[in-house]
Amino acid sequence: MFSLDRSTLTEYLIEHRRNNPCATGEFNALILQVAQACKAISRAVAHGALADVLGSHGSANVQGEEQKKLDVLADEIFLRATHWGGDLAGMVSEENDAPIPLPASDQRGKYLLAFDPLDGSSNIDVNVAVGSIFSILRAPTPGEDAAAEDFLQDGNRQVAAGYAIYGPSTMLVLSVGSGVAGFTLDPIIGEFYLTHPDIRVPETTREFAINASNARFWETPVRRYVDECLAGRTGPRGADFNMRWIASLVAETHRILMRGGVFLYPRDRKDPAKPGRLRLLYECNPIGFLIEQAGGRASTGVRPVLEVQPESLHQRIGFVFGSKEEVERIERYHHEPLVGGPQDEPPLFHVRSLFRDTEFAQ
Ligand SMILES: O=P(O)(O)OC[C@H]1O[C@](O)(COP(=O)(O)O)[C@@H](O)[C@@H]1O
Ligand SMILES: [Mg+2]
Ligand SMILES: [Mg+2]
Repeated sequence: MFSLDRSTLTEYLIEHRRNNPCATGEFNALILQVAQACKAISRAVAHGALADVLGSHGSANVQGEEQKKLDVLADEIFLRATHWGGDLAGMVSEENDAPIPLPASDQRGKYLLAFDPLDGSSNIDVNVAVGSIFSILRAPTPGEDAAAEDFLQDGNRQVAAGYAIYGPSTMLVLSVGSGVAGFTLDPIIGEFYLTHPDIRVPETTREFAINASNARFWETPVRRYVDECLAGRTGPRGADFNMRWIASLVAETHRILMRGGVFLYPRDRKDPAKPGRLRLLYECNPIGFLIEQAGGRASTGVRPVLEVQPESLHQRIGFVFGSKEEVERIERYHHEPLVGGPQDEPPLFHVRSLFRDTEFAQ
């Protein structure tokens, strides 16, 4: 009805390819396969209980987390949509321990795909927006099966990244390295149409997002930042702040891309085995790429997240992103001496501690 006046995702990609005379079309084919997977997942999400896709699958993923039926289904859909085209040399998913084997008969391509097939799983059963996240890298040895180490590339080396959000409408938000564009799915025609051509994150904001139930595990710079926001116009910021927490990274990212804001899932002391909640390859790098491409800032809390050299496929890390001024302020707090004096932090977290100098120096 309204859709036909707009560019389709395919037309957008063809236009992009015109600017890259060496492009063979493999990249566009891969993006369209990912978009196809997102359409299929969108359909499953929309049918919910009618398609018997709610609830637990009764299994755990590689990280010991309970898998929902939709986690498993979305993983299979991604795999089936993308593995046969010959454009990939390898793929990894949040739900799988090691790189997923590609069909023996197919040729190997020049790209690597990393994805979180269903993000925000805890929201599925309560009918709140969920999403899928993907990251595309170049294969170091095109034409050959990729090894796990091949995926350990810093986020600045991503060729493209994006997410689909399954909300009141389904959208695909994509960066192929020249800004960020948003496409809305017309579910009847089955096509993504360009509806948000040049998404920019507003530089300033008065809205923050953090899971406050972790407050007792936060480090001082994060506590300071949140306390100052909560103090509102009577505090050092001199302005009232609003707070949101959806527990779906894709939905939080979408809000920040649309109207600004800052998101924090910082590293904390909750579980020493998990330095941060979110996963570098499947969540932080692709979202970080989109945010930076949209003029925002993406950080570990201390330094740009896209500069971090990954050490393992399922590595977790602190993640702070959104409106530039706020993220820079949070980074500054991490670099300043402790406000409340050394008694404020256990020794492990002192500015000059071993902890800061190693992992936190990231
Ligand atoms: O439950 P918490 O601690 O608030 O964590 C919420 C975070 O966990 C996630 O749901 C993790 O993603 P998965 O659903 O893919 O495991 C993020 O989307 C979200 O930001
Ligand atoms: Mg996720
Ligand atoms: Mg997931």
